Formats: sequence, C-alpha cells, structure tokens
Amino acid sequence: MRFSLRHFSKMPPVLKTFDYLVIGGGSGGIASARRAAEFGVKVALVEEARWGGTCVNVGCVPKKVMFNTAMHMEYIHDHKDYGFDVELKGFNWSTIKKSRDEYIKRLNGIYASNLEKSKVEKIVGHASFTEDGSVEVDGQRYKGNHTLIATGGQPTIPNIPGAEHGITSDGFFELEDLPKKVVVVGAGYIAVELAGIFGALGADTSILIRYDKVLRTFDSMVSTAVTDNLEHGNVKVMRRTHVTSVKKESDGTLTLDLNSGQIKGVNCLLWAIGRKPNSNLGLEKLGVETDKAGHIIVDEFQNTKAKNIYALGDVCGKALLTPVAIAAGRRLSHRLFDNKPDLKLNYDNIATVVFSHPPVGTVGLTEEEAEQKHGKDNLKIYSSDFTPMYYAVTAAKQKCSMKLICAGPEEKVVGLHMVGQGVDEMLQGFAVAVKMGATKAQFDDCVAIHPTSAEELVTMR
Ligand SMILES: Cc1cc2nc3c(=O)[nH]c(=O)nc-3n(C[C@H](O)[C@H](O)[C@H](O)COP(=O)(O)OP(=O)(O)OC[C@H]3O[C@@H](n4cnc5c(N)ncnc54)[C@H](O)[C@@H]3O)c2cc1C
Ligand SMILES: NC(=O)C1=CN([C@@H]2O[C@H](COP(=O)(O)OP(=O)(O)OC[C@H]3O[C@@H](n4cnc5c(N)ncnc54)[C@H](OP(=O)(O)O)[C@@H]3O)[C@@H](O)[C@H]2O)C=CC1
Ligand SMILES: N[C@@H](CCC(=O)N[C@@H](CSSC[C@H](NC(=O)CC[C@H](N)C(=O)O)C(=O)NCC(=O)O)C(=O)NCC(=O)O)C(=O)O
Repeated sequence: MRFSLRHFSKMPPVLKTFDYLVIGGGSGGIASARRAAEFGVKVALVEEARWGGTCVNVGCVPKKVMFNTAMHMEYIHDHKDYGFDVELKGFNWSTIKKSRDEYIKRLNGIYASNLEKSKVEKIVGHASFTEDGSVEVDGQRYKGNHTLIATGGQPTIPNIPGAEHGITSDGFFELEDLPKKVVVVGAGYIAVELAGIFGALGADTSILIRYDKVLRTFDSMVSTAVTDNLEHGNVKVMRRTHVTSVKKESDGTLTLDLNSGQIKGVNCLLWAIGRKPNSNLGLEKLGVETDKAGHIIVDEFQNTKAKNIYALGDVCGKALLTPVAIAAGRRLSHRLFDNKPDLKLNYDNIATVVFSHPPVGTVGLTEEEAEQKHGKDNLKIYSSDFTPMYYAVTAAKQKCSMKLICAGPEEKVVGLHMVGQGVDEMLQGFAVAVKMGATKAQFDDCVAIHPTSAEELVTMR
C-alpha cells in the first residue's frame, strides 16, 4: 500500500478524461472509436505508429496490391492462348512499390481525417497503463471511464543464430526489388500468400515447412490442394525442413543451415511462423490476465478481468482477421454507449480467404471438426473437382475444388471449402447462407448461374 501511494505521487496529473479511451489505431480500435463517437460520447484514440494499423500499412491492403500484381503475371502468360500478340518485356517491382506506398500514404491521411470528422481526439505516442488504470503517453496521463486495448500484434522471429538476417512480412513491404532467390519459412496464411506472390513474379522461391502440408488447420482438401498448387506454381515445397542457423556471406547472400543440408545464395529469407501480441502495456498492474503467449484473456463480451477495461482484435489471439476486429469493436461500442447490453460478436462461422494462387475460401467446420462434433455417420460430404472454363483454351491449367460438409438428416451445411480461381469473391454470399443455417436442399433450390464456378455449389450430387 505504501509502495503504491509513493508510486501514485510520482505520476503526472490526469490531463484529460474521456468516456472512451482506445489504445491502438488499427482496424479494431478505429472502428470502435468512430462508432462510439457516433453516440455522442467523448472519445480519444492513441496510436504510436501509422493510422490504420497492420491491415492498412503492413497487412491486408499492401498484400492485396501484391496479390493483384502476381495475378497480372499469371494472366499475362495466358494472353497468347486467347489470341493476343503480347510480349512480356519485363516487370518493374519498384513501379508497383512506389504506387502502393503512395496509396497507403493516402489511406493514412484518409483515416486521420475520418477520425477528425468523427470528432475522435487523436493522441500520438506509445501508451502504457499506470496503477490506477489511467494511460500514460509521452509523460501525459489520460483517463478513460471505459478503456479499450486494441494493440494488435507483430511477427515472431525464431530464436536461432543469425535469425536477424531474415525479414518478416513487415520487411516484405520494404523490399525495393524482387529478390532473385527467396526462402519463406512457415506454413500459415502469410507464408503461403507471400511465397505465392514471389513464385508468380518469377523469383526462385522455396517454402520450408515443418510437416508435409501447408495450412494444416484447414480442411484436408484445402491443405492438400494448396500444397500441390504451390509446387505447380513455381514454389519448391521443402517438407519436414527447418532452419538451424543463418550466416551472412561477404557477397551479402545468406547461407541457411537446415536440419538436413544447406541452402546457399539466398537473397531473401522471410520468417512467417506466426505473430505475437502487443500486450506489454503494464497489464499486470491492473489484474488484466494474459495467456502464456501474452494474448489478453477476455470473455465473450470482450471484457478483461479488470473492470471497464476491454480488449479485442489480434491482441486477444482469436481469429486474427481485420473484419473480426472491426465487428468486435463496433459491437462493443454499441454495447457500452448505445444501450445494447447483450450485443457481442459471435465467433462461429467466420468466413476467411487465403490469397494463394489460386485462392482459398472457407467457412464453417473442417471435415475433421465436423466428424468430432456430429459423428462420421451423421455427415454427408459433397465434393466437386473441375477445371474452370477460363482454362478451356489455355495451356496452363488450374483446378478448382469444392466441398460441402452437411450434418444430420436435414443436411445442414456446416462446412464449405473451396480452392480455385475466383473463390475469394464467391465466398461472402455463401457465408451468409451458412450463417443462416441453410441446408443442402436450400442450396439446390437456388437455380444455378451459368457458366460460373459458383454454380457447382448449388448442383452437387
Ligand atoms: C501480412 C499480413 C496480411 C494480412 N492479410 C489479411 C487479409 O487479407 N484479411 C484479413 O482479414 N486480415 C489480414 N491480416 C490480419 C489483419 O491485419 C489483422 O487481423 C488486423 O489488422 C487486426 O487489427 P487490430 O485492430 O487487432 O490490430 P492492428 O491493426 O495491428 O492495430 C494495432 C495498432 O495498435 C498500435 N499499438 C500497439 N501498441 C501500442 C501502444 N502501446 N500504444 C499506442 N499504439 C499501439 C499499433 O501501432 C497498431 O497500429 C493480415 C496480417 C498480415 C500481417
Ligand atoms: N488472408 C488473410 O485473411 C490473412 C490473414 N492473416 C492472419 O494473420 C495471422 C498470422 O499469420 P501467420 O504469421 O501466417 O500465422 P499462422 O498462425 O497462420 O501460421 C503460422 C504457421 O507457421 C508454422 N510455424 C509455427 N512455428 C514455426 C516454426 N518455429 N518454424 C516453422 N514453422 C512454424 C505453423 O504451421 P505448422 O504447425 O504446420 O508448422 C503455423 O501454423 C493468420 O493466422 C491470419 O489470421 C495473415 C495473412 C493473410
Ligand atoms: N472491399 C473493398 C474495401 C475498400 C475499402 O474499405 N478500402 C478502404 C481502405 S482499405 S481497408 C482498412 C479496413 N477497412 C475495411 O476493412 C473495410 C471496412 C468495411 N467497409 C466496413 O466498413 O465494415 C479497416 O481497418 N477499417 C477500419 C475502419 O474503417 O474502421 C478505404 O479506401 N477507406 C477509405 C475510407 O474509408 O474513406 C475493396 O476490397 O475494394
């Protein structure tokens, strides 16, 4: 007690009090702060880096630009099969990097001005908690009657000698040129997406995975198809392989020592082995609990263990997706300031896309999860494998695979999985149907749109 009093006396006085103080100007924090401000409460948002957070600056948005770039390269190879007399004379990475950077800069400005328009007070700097639950930023103290932690996460780097010679997804967005020889380590979303981009753009690309397939937590159909597609798409899949040490040579290239063998002459090593939460905010002083990995523990209403302190988005470690952070943030603001005391995000049936080549779209249970939940005998699985019509006249082909997992006598669709051209844009509408509890008969009752890949989903037998 005496210690606390002495400590309190050293704290600067509270400069300002807000109804809602949000830490983290990324997807969840911005969405929650702006929604709260709509209800006429006094809101402030603290951000230490660039407005928009991971998604806008080093995530979804610049990644999608690079995915689109890679798609151009794929299509260019098909042009001659469609009768176009075009010649690819080269690809200039720095052209797209420059326009991408300018676009992100514009977005930073738009986000800042949107906050101003919404009357959210912007506070720039690193936030940390003091003992009494107020927040200190650059020596100033702010108090929130309600405080949200939406501080996101950062890439993990392995603890091996020379790991610092590698980059992460953050560094990917700083590359000034397409590296000649690339090694991507990891088997999740980021490894698959970035290896796919490098491969499509013509880098000599390898992906090092610990097991036999990428995306192991996805339905096995997806995991198998994406692993095969990487191999067919210019990416060498090195299974059961990990890096034990990294050495930088005098010519600037890297030599990777592996559990078996070596890779020499690497121009870019990219770690994509997961992310860790930004939860080093002095939470222990407040009784906010974290799990072993540092993710903030919250209940279904995003409440932490400390009164009037909430957390959401990547810092909580559940469904690390921008729309999840946004949806949780907006619902929380309605609950706190719009008299909707029961509003919370339902984390079931969240649709997700992996921007691989071709992309993955998936919602609901994997077959393995459905077997555990409903029992193998209560499931009926429908699947379809075909070559989309786009490839009818092209030399290069990519298959499309789809799977519906139906449960019970009514054949409720509890899982929908797709890998193929266009499935990224196809998924959202079907996700509505799955969320509504649609059955296979209801899918079939919907007359197909022809000729599309999507029609397969309403005509499967
Ligand atoms: C390469 C990559 C690609 C991705 N692609 C997709 C995709 O295609 N689709 C998708 O849905 N999701 C994608 N994601 C995930 C998505 O970016 C995140 O799920 C989302 O940004 C999480 O939002 P958030 O608000 O929880 O955190 P963030 O967006 O990370 O925002 C947190 C903010 O808090 C700030 N901050 C942290 N600590 C402090 C502090 N102490 N004081 C002040 N400010 C602080 C940070 O600077 C940051 O701006 C991708 C992620 C990566 C890395
Ligand atoms: N399109 C989208 O919506 C995107 C979303 N995101 C979000 O960001 C999150 C973070 O992405 P990401 O960083 O790819 O993390 P993920 O959790 O998706 O994947 C990381 C994978 O790397 C492998 N791995 C873990 N540790 C090691 C290690 N020490 N050495 C080698 N491999 C290892 C694991 O696979 P295994 O166990 O098989 O080895 C693990 O699943 C994603 O989960 C996703 O939620 C990111 C990008 C795009
Ligand atoms: N689906 C469209 C998305 C277009 C879009 O939303 N672009 C954003 C930039 S990328 S995206 C950054 C990301 N936005 C989104 O995820 C889109 C949110 C959706 N429109 C919604 O309102 O729910 C995010 O982190 N949002 C937090 C927040 O907005 O509160 C933009 O231009 N914004 C300018 C503006 O808004 O004026 C596409 O892919 O083209």
